[in-house]
Amino acid sequence: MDRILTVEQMTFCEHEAEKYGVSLAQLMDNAAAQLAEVIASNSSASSKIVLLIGKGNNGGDGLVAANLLAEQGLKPAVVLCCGEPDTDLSSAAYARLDKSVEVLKAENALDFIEDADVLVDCIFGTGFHGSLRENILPVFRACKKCEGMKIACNLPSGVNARNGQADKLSFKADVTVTFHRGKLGLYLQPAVDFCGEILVKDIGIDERCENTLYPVITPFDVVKARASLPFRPADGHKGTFGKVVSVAGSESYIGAAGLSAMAAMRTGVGLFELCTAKSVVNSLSAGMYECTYSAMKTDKDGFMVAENAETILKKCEKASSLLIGCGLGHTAETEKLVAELIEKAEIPIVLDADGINSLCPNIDVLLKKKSTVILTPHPAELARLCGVTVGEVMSDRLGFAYRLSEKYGVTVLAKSADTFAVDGGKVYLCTEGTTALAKGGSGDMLAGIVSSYVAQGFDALDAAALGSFTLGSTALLAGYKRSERGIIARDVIDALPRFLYDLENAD
Ligand SMILES: NC(=O)C1=CN([C@@H]2O[C@H](COP(=O)(O)OP(=O)(O)OC[C@H]3O[C@@H](n4cnc5c(N)ncnc54)[C@H](O)[C@@H]3O)[C@@H](O)[C@H]2O)[C@@H](O)CC1
Ligand SMILES: [K+]
Repeated sequence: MDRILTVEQMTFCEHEAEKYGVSLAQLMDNAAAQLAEVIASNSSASSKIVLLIGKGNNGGDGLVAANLLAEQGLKPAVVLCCGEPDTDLSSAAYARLDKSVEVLKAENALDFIEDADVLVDCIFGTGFHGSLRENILPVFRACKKCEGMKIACNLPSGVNARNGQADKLSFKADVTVTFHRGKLGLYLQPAVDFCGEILVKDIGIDERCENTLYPVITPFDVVKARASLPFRPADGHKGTFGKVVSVAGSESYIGAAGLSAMAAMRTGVGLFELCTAKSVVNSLSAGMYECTYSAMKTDKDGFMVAENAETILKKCEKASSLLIGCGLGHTAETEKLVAELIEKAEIPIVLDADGINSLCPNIDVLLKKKSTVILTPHPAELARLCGVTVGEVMSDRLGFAYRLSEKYGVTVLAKSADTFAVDGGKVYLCTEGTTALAKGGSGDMLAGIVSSYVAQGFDALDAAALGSFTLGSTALLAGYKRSERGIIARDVIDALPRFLYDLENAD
């Protein structure tokens, strides 16, 4: 799929389009023409077409579309849902509304809305923020009862195109006709569930309007995933496919070290060495034979201490990626250990979980790094890294990840139900996933997979994006005809070779 734009980027393009000879009024006419075409193709002469109109330019699109439908001999009616249109363009469109178009006020039109054959939502567009207010809820309840075809103009009302947040009563579209480019929020949870099929329609904005816009956001799909898989030479040996050194695990968190190791080994890396507490070595080595182990010095509670740094750095000389953090624990000593490893390691580093938490108090050490660093924060960790609340992060997850990436020159894999892989100006959106992954152990698997890909020579952004794609797609595969409730991390790890087979052999 093509590039996706943030709302700010889209607004910039709309204004920039004037430089290429297309006015805002012309853009509205073009948007309305595209919308009318979709409405007409879902209507017959007898269809009861109802366009719900808000005050802003989204309503303007609907009013112009109503005229075009009337010109074609169809019988659209418009319902004013927020009073009379009040922007320059929407009030001009209202003044031009064809006399044959019936105009109703929302308070008198609830049954009328419910009975529509084709219901078109032009209430709110990109200007929507906050939540649906009490006075307009009856309209949305009537929409919910309507059994006709539901079409959203640009985006379903109630959905926030900036961040994907959505009111529970948002318009639930069968089709969303969006203009020029997909808007970021439409592809994020929970908004994506309200969009139905998303049709992206040209409205005459020249692509050169996007030349200066960063970041460039594109969905990471199977085509990109396949293209980023490196060639695996038939005469390759274990050294050819890289080595991960993992600094993970503690007496309190044993499984995390094992899950990340298994996920890494199941995604192609040649060698995996686990540097961990002696008690973790003893527990895991009884069942996980495929990797090597190094027992590290620990404090009295079983957490690794900073003086291990020298040993680990020595091991890094013969490795191709360093994974830090899964089950590491967070103490003053792990803070020192993480800082020293970041400052001195000369191989790419993947920092996850308590590796991230241990980094936060000394985050500026990232400015002294010698190698590539990939951070894999969930929203709470991203909030800690940025020094803000989780709520602030959720209102603009991409923005925070992007600024973090820019400030420290790191790759950020901002994971959640949908995940952003961010490397400065380039962003991949990864949406594969299932609630089977909403469980302990998923982050450990993801970090292990990313470290494996990095060790095999992928560049940081590809490793991060493909890591997320791999985990999400494999969890879907593991859950085939099985409940997401019952899938656990080991099921996903077991399904990794099958996923990779499918990817390697995809058309
Ligand atoms: N600007 C342009 O050049 C173009 C804009 N177009 C359309 O214009 C839309 C954007 O237009 P606007 O910026 O006028 O925004 P909207 O049409 O989304 O209207 C926002 C209106 O709703 C109000 N509002 C926002 N949140 C609310 C809430 N929670 N409860 C109640 N009222 C709320 C705002 O105060 C404002 O009056 C796009 O989505 C697109 O459909 C298209 O015509 C193409 C060209
Ligand atoms: K809308």
